Amino acid sequence: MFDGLKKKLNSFRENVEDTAEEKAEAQAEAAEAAADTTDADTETETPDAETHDADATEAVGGENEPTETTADSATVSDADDTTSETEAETADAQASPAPDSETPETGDESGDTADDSAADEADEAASSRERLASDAANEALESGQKESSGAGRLKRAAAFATGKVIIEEEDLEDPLWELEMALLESDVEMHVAEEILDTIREKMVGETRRQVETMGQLVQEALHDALYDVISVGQFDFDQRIAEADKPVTLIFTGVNGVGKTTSIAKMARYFEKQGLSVVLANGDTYRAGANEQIRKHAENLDTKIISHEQGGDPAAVIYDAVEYAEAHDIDVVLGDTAGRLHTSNDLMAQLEKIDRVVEPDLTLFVDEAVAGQDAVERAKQFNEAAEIDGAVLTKADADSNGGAAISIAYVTGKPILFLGVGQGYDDIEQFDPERMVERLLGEDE
Ligand SMILES: Nc1nc2c(ncn2[C@@H]2O[C@H](COP(=O)(O)OP(=O)(O)OP(=O)(O)O)[C@@H](O)[C@H]2O)c(=O)[nH]1
Repeated sequence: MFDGLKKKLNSFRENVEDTAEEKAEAQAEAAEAAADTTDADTETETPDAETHDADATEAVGGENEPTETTADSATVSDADDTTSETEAETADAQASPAPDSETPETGDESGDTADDSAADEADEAASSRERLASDAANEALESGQKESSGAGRLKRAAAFATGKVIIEEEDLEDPLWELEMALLESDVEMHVAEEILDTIREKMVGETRRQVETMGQLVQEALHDALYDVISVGQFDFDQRIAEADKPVTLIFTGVNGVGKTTSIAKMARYFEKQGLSVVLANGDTYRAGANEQIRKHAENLDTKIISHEQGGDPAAVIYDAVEYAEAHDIDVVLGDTAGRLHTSNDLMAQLEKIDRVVEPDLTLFVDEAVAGQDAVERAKQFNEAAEIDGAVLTKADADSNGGAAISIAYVTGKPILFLGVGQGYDDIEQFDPERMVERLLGEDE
């Protein structure tokens, strides 16, 4: 179910991760370049080794007070890191014992000692660069320095070294374009697609995320929230609404021909009877020859009472009679079918308005097939405008690889999808759960 769109959403996530990866690598190179430049500067500024060691010795508790480090005389470059790096290195030297002047000879007299101290020095330099990045990064990230200045370059380079990646609008441009195409190809209505993209931008641009919290997780969160926001429009607790309504509760089902209205009514009869609620069916489809026969067959299979009139009769009168029967026999729920109608057919639309006026149903449910995609969305909008619907039942979701209608209908009509038809059997119906739908689309339910 919805596998087509699921694949496309997954590739969006991969695109953004790849973009972030490339960006992180670029930041790493920038960080290395910044550090190398600093090393080169430090070498030209620093006095010869003895003085350096002497300074270092003093600094770690030798006879004299620590002297001013040479770093103070270094040229301050646009990336403040030069000074702060040398300071960091000097400070670092102060913080750790200078090689062989402090550390007593231990064990092996071989040349290894000299190699070891060279390796230690290299490690020290590398770790002080990282410390530099983390101090400067945090300072730059906290101060929110602009990207354009030299310090901005520091911010990006340093941000990488602290494991942070900053998302900018241009990083998302291509992946979001791909996502927009994917959504439209999956029959997501255009305005709904735009809303999803806007939400993702809002949630991602400017975000800094530690790399350990992978980019994929960031995208997952943004996609999850964007999809949930549009899918969950108007949701209410259906079972609670039925439980709290005065009995008999009257539900009318409307929609075009062949989408699965009659089958859905039969499934709902089974759904309510499983909850211990008694049901009577009303065949308001007095328009189509064979409609009586079809719904009567379902009533027999379900052992449920049905009220019907001759073909060509007044649908409002049939449903009204069913309500009267339910009141007289203390029945909980009336399920009224109506003629499959094209949303462009005015007289059939007028009939719906009459049923509304005469019967005053508790809920009018629009039925359409998920596989109809944009057509289902457009029809839902038109039916809602003709005779207000309270919710939708999307049938044949088991056959729908896109999910575009399931994502769009609620946002376009402002009314929730309440049930999904997931097969031809009477039990093949499930309450529509926006959270579960999003998990299905993002593959989180596997
Ligand atoms: N796979 C699948 N088939 C379904 C589902 N719901 C209905 N169908 C099938 O769709 C076809 C049409 O269903 P109906 O209930 O007759 O449709 P209808 O809207 O009542 O059609 P009219 O009575 O002509 O208005 C039937 O073959 C159903 O078995 C579903 O959720 N999944």
